[in-house]
Amino acid sequence: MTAHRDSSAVRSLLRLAPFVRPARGRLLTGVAVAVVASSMSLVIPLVLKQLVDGPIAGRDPSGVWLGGLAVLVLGLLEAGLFGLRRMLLARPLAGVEAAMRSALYRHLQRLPVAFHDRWSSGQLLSRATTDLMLLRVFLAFALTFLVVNGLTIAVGFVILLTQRWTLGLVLLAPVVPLIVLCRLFEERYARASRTAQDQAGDLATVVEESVLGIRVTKGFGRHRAQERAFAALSARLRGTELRKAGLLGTLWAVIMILPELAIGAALVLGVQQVAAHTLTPGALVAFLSTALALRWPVESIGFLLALANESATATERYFEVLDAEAPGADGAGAGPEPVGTGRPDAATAGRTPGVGAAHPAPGTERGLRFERVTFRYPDAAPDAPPVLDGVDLHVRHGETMALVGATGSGKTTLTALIPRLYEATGGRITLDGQDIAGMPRERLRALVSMAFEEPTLFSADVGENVLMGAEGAHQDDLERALAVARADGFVAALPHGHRTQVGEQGLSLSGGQRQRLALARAVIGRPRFLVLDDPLSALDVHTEALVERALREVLATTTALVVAHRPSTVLLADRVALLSRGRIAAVGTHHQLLRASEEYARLMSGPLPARPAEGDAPR
Ligand SMILES: Nc1ncnc2c1ncn2[C@@H]1O[C@H](COP(=O)(O)OP(=O)(O)OP(=O)(O)O)[C@@H](O)[C@H]1O
Repeated sequence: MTAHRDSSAVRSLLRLAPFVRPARGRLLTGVAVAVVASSMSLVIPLVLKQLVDGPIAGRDPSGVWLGGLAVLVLGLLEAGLFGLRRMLLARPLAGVEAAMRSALYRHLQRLPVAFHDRWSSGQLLSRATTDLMLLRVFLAFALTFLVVNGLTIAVGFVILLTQRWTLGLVLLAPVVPLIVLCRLFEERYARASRTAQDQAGDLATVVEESVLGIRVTKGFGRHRAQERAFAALSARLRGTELRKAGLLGTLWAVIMILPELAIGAALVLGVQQVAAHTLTPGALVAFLSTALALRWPVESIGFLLALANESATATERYFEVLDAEAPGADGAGAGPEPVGTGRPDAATAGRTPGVGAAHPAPGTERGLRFERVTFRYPDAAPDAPPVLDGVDLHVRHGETMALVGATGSGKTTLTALIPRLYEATGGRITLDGQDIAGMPRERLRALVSMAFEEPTLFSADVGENVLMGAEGAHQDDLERALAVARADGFVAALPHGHRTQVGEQGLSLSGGQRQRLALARAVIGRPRFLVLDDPLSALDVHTEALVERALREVLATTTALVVAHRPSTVLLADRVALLSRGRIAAVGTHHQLLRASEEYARLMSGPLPARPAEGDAPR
């Protein structure tokens, strides 16, 4: 178990090599400089020996001064070299940390939504911050000193043994028990540090959730309960940290006591040898000075090992995220794939066999088409029925289709399959006849635009938030999109117009205002296909009517699928599809479905009266 842990810790740390490569020149120079600096501490005792046996024994003051000067120069050189090592390493290792952080962030952006469903944000946050900081400290400090101190100890013992092998052996006696102890310690410490780092991630999640959910917490007077939950997690982490400190304390105590005892024994033996004139006082001083110079390298091994272990854990945690890439899971982000030359294996894996044969009749391929699409969430219970179970739907070119269904029927899930936020587990989805599974990401993004039910704004200004909806959009596109979403009025009234900061660190906007900005973001690129998840839900009746009118203009130029809960939204559409039990149960005009489907009529018996004449009129 210990051997396995050792090798796996080393294997984990070796995975840092590609990131460290750009800094390896400086790192090696830094280690070399530290080795030279450290060897100064071993040369000083040799100078002391000459000093004691020469000028001091011979009562030669000028010789003492000279010796003293030599010791001073050596000391200054040691300090200067250690300073140089820091200067050499600081910049490139900060670069390594930054590169690792960027790689993690880039990867997080590309990982499929299913991954983010599974991982808590605190766990990701702690990997991107605490773990990477630990790794920088390891590379800058622990790695160098493990090498340097290991070398110093080896060279020091060679010097001790050549000076006086009998006394040297006395000092070597604690080595075997120390090695056994270090191995035992490593195993336990590694376990504790993994637990502590995971618990720190959980704690970060709680903090993040309570900051984001502060309104709910206050609104429901839950702050005491939140505090208790936080205190419990915090106490757990404290307990683990104390266990780590206890382990380190025990190791440190033994690592300090054993060599001290050995030095004491060597001193007694050495004094006896000096009294018996078999050893000169200078040789004893040199021997003991060398032994004392080795104290720090030996003592440091304990916490250097602890740091190395924590860093191995941090590396494991970092690569758990970086290695996470289900094949084709983010097909839309899985890199460039040729258009129209068939689907890559990864993207087609798990698809319903034989679906390819069921091609639509010629002439009906344009528009958005679902063919026997099935979907099951990766983390759903194995015996749970699939959310979508053979969806067949054709949104004709230029048509607006409303998607209606009971809450939890899978409407949002269905829309999320179009931009491939999730991969369909069976069947296929085509845009103008082209299977989205074989489409390069850029093309899919250019064709399809989305506005989600939860309008998310980033910490940026209003304009930037809208412009991120399309590559290369300009100022006039922004103005048009804001006008279409009927957002131009309230944006102009903001303190700095569309340059007003919004999002977490900016001005708070109302739900309806956010929804209109999300809509502007969806339409700014004039997409061929528009997918809107209940885009009018947060608007008051007056604004809803305004946005509706604007939406009609947009919808007239695209092929759209609009999730609708209310008759007013349904009336924007040419036809309506009813999603029920994982399938499209009925398709028709609003009026037809009201008559034909009891479920639809029930769903639509909302507060707003239907306006059949307008809803049924073909555009
Ligand atoms: N990330 C997820 N992992 C597992 N199951 C999920 C996930 N998201 C949704 N579900 C489940 O899938 C089903 C469909 O959810 P979906 O959000 O698509 O429904 P909906 O029709 O859009 O509902 P609503 O009208 O309330 O917005 C629900 O049973 C839901 O619990």
